[in-house]
Amino acid sequence: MDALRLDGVVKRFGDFTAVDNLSFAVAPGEVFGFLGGNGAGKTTSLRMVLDILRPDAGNISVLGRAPGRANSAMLGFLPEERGLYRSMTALDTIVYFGRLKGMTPSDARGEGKALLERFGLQDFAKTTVDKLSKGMAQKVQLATAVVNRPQLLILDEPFSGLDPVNQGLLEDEIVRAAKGGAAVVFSTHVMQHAERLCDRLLLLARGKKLFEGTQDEARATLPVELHLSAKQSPTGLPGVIDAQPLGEAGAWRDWSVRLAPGGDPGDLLEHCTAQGFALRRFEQRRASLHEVFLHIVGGEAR
Ligand SMILES: Nc1ncnc2c1ncn2[C@@H]1O[C@H](COP(=O)(O)OP(=O)(O)OP(=O)(O)O)[C@@H](O)[C@H]1O
Repeated sequence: MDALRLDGVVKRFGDFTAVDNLSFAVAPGEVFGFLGGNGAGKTTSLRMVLDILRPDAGNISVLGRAPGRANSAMLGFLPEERGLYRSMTALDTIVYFGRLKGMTPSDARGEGKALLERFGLQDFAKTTVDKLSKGMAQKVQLATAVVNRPQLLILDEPFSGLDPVNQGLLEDEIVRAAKGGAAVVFSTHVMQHAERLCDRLLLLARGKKLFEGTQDEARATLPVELHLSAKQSPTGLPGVIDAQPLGEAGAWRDWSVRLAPGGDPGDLLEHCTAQGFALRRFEQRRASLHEVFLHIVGGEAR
């Protein structure tokens, strides 16, 4: 069973369609990146999964059930707009959220203490939230999302405002949840996090899905880029759609070469070897997810 499934989901605000016929599914144990620029419709989609908003059309299934309060024991959610009760202590805050999700007081307390320890906040269990630094409060908020060991963990822009150490801690927590069998869905417009974490990703722009798949599948939408050092021009070799000289002309010259999307550098190398095309460098450049994002979203904008 999918941990999360959307089929043809539509959400309109007046005449404006914020989410347009969106379908995707996330499996247990999978880290799923929900990517898109500002206003793409990420938060609106996640709010529908959490039953904060209702779709105008389509279907949503959360762990096999319709969105609703009944799912809260199995769900973890870190909202984009953070906020905690300022006069509550760190531990009481986590326990409170654990209780809301149906945990017993002693389970919630035990898990809360373990989380504070894991996040390096064991000495701040009795400190009220208003006396914590911003980063500490964000860690407490993260603890409230995972205290019940959710089967589906939804994180809306979880990395924003975190320093690099706490970003690393959050990445560890995401991996830990997925290894424990949870499906993790996180939205972001920062591709580096997605690059390190995602098994699969979805690219959303103006409410529409532009891409869904693995990182390798995403990269395959771009032309393949190679750096060669050759005696002759690679222009005209099979699969080469562009070749630009990089260095000085001489016996050997460096070239930046592009193959059509999906082109196989191995085929080109084999051809060069078979035809005696002299090479002394042949390197494939791996595109960043950021480049993929600009390519796919930019293509749609054009
Ligand atoms: N309650 C609302 N009423 C009217 N329009 C809304 C409402 N909520 C969201 N929108 C609009 O829907 C679009 C999608 O917003 P959403 O917050 O889902 O985007 P997002 O991808 O989360 O963006 P960001 O990364 O900037 O948070 C935006 O154009 C936004 O202005």
